[in-house]
Amino acid sequence: MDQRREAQANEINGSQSNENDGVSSKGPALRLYPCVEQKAENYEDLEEELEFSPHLYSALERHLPSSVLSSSRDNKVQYMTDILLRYSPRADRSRLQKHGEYRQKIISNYQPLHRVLYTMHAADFFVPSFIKAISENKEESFRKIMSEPSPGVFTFEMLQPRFCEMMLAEVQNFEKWVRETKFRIMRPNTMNKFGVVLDDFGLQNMLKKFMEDFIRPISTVFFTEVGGSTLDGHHGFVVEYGTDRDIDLGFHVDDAEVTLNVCLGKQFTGGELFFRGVRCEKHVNSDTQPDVFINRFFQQEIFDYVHVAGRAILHCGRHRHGARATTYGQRINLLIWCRSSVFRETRKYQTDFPSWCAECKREKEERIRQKASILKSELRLRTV
Ligand SMILES: O=C(O)CCC(=O)C(=O)O
Ligand SMILES: [Fe+2]
Repeated sequence: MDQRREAQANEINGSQSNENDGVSSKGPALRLYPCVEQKAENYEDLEEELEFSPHLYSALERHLPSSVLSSSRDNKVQYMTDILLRYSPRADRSRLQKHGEYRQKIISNYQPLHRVLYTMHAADFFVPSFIKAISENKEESFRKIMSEPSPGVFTFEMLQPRFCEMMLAEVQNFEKWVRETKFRIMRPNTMNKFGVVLDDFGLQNMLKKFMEDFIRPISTVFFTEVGGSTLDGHHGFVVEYGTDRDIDLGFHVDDAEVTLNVCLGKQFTGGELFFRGVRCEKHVNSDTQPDVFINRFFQQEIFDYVHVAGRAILHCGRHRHGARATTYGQRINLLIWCRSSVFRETRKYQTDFPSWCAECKREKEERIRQKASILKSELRLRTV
């Protein structure tokens, strides 16, 4: 079973790794000593929605890292819930049940705008070149429509302008409903204050098909090492950036084996994605390497990408990245975090270093070099 929280992106921030400030590369953590000046809030008004007793939240609050303590109440609740869930498998079951009820409440009250979006209509959603490549289902066909500007980052034309327009309008319509009904929605992940989870308002089945039939064939070819051929779960959402929305997105890895990110529009400047190499849990905060030896060539880990509406970018979830500030207009992107339960389960029992982590590879090569040099000097000594 999936061990990580559905709506969680793992922020990478070397400057916040101080133990008492409670941020670790393993996800949210607590500070060792409570903040005594902090008066604990009362969470009893949220009893219905909370996963755990409101008293537990009040007690835990003083242990929050300072950056979270000064954030919104919603953010604090989300942060503490993430921590508590790590220690309670039973709570996992009740969370799933509560989440099911939450979705049901939305779906039975929200009136969709474009019903056509709720079932897969490939010919209306995707551009013809993409459909052709998928139907041929060969590496060669995928390569024809894709470019790989940096190792493990693929970009290609994917969505029809009409699909993008309809999805934008659907999201707007959902947000209008949320405002009018004052329904409290969950945001896509711990790093976004704006945006919505598409799976929560009825698009789950369409996105499941989207992943199984239009992402998995590609990830089977290009992301086998990270579970790309066994994708069986997803988290689909949109993120919204602009001067009156989220502005940028910190450096992080996704809670996904493979991530699909497609810009839906609208007009904007800025918002470039920056990539800094693939890392395992242990090396998530390690330095970016100037050159890595991949596929017989030295290649750069540093890569910046400019979003274009309709164009997809596909990368491994553990490829470290972030988004620069959107300085004008509005940028809305569709994200599908694709997961493999098989990959996650097998990773738990693997003692070997993961072949896809560039830092593990570098350390291994360093060990080989050192052994070879010891061997050489021993041989030299023997021959003297
Ligand atoms: O803003 C973007 O395009 C990137 C979003 C992202 O990386 C994420 O939501 O995990
Ligand atoms: Fe991300």
